[in-house]
Amino acid sequence: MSVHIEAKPGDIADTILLPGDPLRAKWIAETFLQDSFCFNKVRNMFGYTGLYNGKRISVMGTGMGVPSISIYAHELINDYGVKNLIRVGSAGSYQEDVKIRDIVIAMAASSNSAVNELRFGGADYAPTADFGLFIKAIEIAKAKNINVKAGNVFTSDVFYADDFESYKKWSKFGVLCVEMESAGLYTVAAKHKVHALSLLTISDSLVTGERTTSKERESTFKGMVEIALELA
Ligand SMILES: O=P(O)(O)O[C@H]1O[C@H](CO)[C@@H](O)[C@H]1O
Ligand SMILES: O=c1cc[nH]c(=O)[nH]1
Repeated sequence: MSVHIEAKPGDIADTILLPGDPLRAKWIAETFLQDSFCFNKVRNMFGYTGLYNGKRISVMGTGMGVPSISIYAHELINDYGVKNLIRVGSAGSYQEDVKIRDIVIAMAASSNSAVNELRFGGADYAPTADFGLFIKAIEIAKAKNINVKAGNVFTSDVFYADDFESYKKWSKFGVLCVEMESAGLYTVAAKHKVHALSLLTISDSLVTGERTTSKERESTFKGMVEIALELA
């Protein structure tokens, strides 16, 4: 048991999928895992372990934002020995050619997060994906005939920006989409010498204004989940 997770030692697999939404975690466990059991209900941040093609794998919500995912990643790594942390998140497109339901693999995560600014005393740190997981995810996507895009994403502390147009600064520099956790996850994983990767499905577009419903974000982003499960 850790501060925010009530799992018993050994309950959590070496590889864990991490959606922000705990109900997406429940959907993944119920849809893709066999013989799954729930190891965490603290704060309703549901976590499950089960079998996928005979391999043990876990899935758990992280909540929204860098502070929340940093707490869960820290405890999963240090209290439960997790080695591979794979975010399966939603994101808002910053580019015309990054469409709703496209899958983006975050090679790196630019950020306005105050967490890394505090940690590195205002200096820049470049949170990057684990190279091995990244290469493997690309290979899995190819084998499954799932189209993916890969590049720089933006991890924001803010969902409702005061200046909506501010996203254009990042899109001009090639950033593909915005979400709220990858920079935190990559930094915590690097600190503890474990592996992390963020797979994102585009849920809305800042360019066109299109958006999916919360129910669709909870339980329809199948492609990225299939890639993530194969990574185990
Ligand atoms: O769908 P999840 O994984 O929560 O990811 C995105 O959705 C939330 C905002 O709606 C933020 O957590 C953002 O990163
Ligand atoms: O953080 C996020 C996630 C999805 N869509 C957005 O616009 N922002």
